Amino acid sequence: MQLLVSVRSVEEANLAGKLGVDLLDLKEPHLGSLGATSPGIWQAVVGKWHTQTRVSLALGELPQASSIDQVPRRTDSVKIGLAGCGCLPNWREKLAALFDQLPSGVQRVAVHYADTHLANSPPLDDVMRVAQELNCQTFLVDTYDKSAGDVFHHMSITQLKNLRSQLTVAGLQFALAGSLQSQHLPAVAKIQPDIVAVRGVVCHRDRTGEIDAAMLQTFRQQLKLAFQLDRHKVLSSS
Ligand SMILES: O=C[C@H](O)COP(=O)(O)O
Repeated sequence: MQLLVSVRSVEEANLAGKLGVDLLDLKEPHLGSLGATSPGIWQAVVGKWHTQTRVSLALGELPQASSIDQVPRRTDSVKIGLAGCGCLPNWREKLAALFDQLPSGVQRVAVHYADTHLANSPPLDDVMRVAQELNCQTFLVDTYDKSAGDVFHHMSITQLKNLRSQLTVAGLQFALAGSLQSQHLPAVAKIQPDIVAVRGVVCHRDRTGEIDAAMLQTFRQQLKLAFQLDRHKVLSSS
């Protein structure tokens, strides 16, 4: 299990990078769930951190995404949201065209919004099919409207566990996000995503606030412990 932390600036990237998170995810929380930061920030953070940790970029929502030509070569992966694509007949082609413009070696992340109805995004099965057709390496489940409840408000543990199994069969990594808090960790450990992705829980006030080093360290320890406890339970019941 890896920990991804969304950062909005060079300063936040330096803080989270020094604390040794597995993935730095560049994202501007004031611009929505997958709001893009500026290409200048991409260059600075990828340039500084790509040898020590993986750096992913959020590029906004597909109907508006544009600045893909400035994605740095050493970027680990990019994600493009599908809000507004529920009634867009050619979203698969648009997404494919953008992915095809990425520098070689940059991985593709498919995004499913758990609050599909609020995002007006395509249904899970369609995103799953397209993720495989477009050779995505990772499948992210996140929430679009951060004011409308966490991921468990929209999908059950059983649904997420089933998705885990489907993704394993499809050979896709599973990244789970959506206002995850410490109290969700036993459920998260049951689901066993490959990547646990957060921002709000490690920020002062809410996800638009500043990342706090102590909150980040505490959450990382709690996450590790939750996965250890779950493993222990599984072993002792077998
Ligand atoms: O990719 C991860 C998201 O930025 C998670 O943010 P959140 O924990 O505030 O929902």
